[in-house]
Amino acid sequence: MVPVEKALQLVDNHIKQTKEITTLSISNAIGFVLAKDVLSPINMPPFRQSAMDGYALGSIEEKTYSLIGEVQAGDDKDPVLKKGEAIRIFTGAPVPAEAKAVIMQEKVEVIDSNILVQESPTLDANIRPAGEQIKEREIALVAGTTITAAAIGYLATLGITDIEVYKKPSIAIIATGNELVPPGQKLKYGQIYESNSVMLSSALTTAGFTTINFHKVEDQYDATRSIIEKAIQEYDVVLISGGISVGDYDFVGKALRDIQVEEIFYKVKQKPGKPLYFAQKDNTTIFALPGNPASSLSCFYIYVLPALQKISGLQQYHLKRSTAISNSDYSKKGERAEFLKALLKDDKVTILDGQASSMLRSFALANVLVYLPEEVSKVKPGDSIQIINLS
Ligand SMILES: Nc1nc2c(c(=O)[nH]1)N[C@H]1C(S)=C(S)[C@@H](COP(=O)(O)OP(=O)(O)OC[C@H]3O[C@@H](n4cnc5c(N)ncnc54)[C@H](O)[C@@H]3O)O[C@H]1N2
Ligand code: MOO
Repeated sequence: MVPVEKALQLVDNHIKQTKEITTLSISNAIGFVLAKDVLSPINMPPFRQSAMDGYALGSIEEKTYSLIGEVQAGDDKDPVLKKGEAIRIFTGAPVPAEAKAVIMQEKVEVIDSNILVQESPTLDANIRPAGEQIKEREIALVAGTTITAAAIGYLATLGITDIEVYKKPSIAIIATGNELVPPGQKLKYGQIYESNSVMLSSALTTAGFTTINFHKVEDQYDATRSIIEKAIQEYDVVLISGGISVGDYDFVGKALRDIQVEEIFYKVKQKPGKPLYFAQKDNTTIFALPGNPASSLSCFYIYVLPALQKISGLQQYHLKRSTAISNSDYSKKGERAEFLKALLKDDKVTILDGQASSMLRSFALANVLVYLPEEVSKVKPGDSIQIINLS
């Protein structure tokens, strides 16, 4: 059994960022990572722009200006403004080349076709210079940037429609177990509903991974081996749920060994999630997750998600670790490190009831996992404890 920190390190050491690049429309690029610097094709703003609704002035020293026209946002006029002259102008409209400042309409008095200015504006007041935010050919976003909604908006302001990003991995989920039936059917004696595949795929889509395929296999060696072998050939990442422990019908480990994957570790000194198996073959990464639902999901958040994010080029892919003050009393039953479903509120964390690895109720209510390393055996209210953020 490898210790938790060693297992994390092994995953990190073996996972490499993809080299595959694809071009995406910005509207489909949220969560992807830029593979190349993006240069601005234009000055932004593209022209001198008024930042206020008011008046563009031909000079700034006068008290009275005669109004000679108007420029609206979207107009392509460039009226000539002389000393003592002004035009009506609006936010976003192009400011005439000779204008010395724009004054807010609240600061002037309009009398017939003249305006009276109480206080002289400073030179270039309320004028956004062309290229103030970025100039043509300058780098708008550097390679390695994660595309957020703000980044998409920014690229759109520059007129950019497509960007080059790192490809995200394709993922297969294989659920093993004779006892599993899809929700919606009536359960026969001995059966339970299959929940891991919909849970894992939902966790994947929340994190922006959408190329997911499902397979279900009975506890039978040949079928298990052939479905895993095919998935390894076809997908970048294979997630297997169940069948990885030591029972007579747990065929996943044997199948993986017979397929001759490179086993990097099997079994981590942690609860839940002890029988986690991590391997690679050719360019495919394989995680065999324990079948118990809470074990599967814990291993997903702790090991699988950071690995997928690293493959996709994310720079901030490590576990989101921090500390919080415990509201709870808790004693460990064994020596393994534990990950406990917990609720963080106002910097205080409450360890929830129902921590068995077969149970998901506490996980459904949790927003963090409390991490108790091997050497921590008890927690008391007021203790500072490690947490892993799940959002
Ligand atoms: N003798 C030992 N027995 C077990 C050990 C051990 O060290 N020695 N480890 C236990 C631990 S810890 C875990 S975790 C489980 C892991 O077992 P498997 O990965 O082989 O998973 P299964 O046996 O297939 O299933 C376990 C449990 O989870 C339910 N299950 C499985 N898949 C799904 C699914 N897709 N949706 C919902 N529920 C699922 C399954 O019915 C079982 O109840 O092994 C312990 N045993
Ligand atoms: O590792 Mo198992 O997940 O303790 O039940």
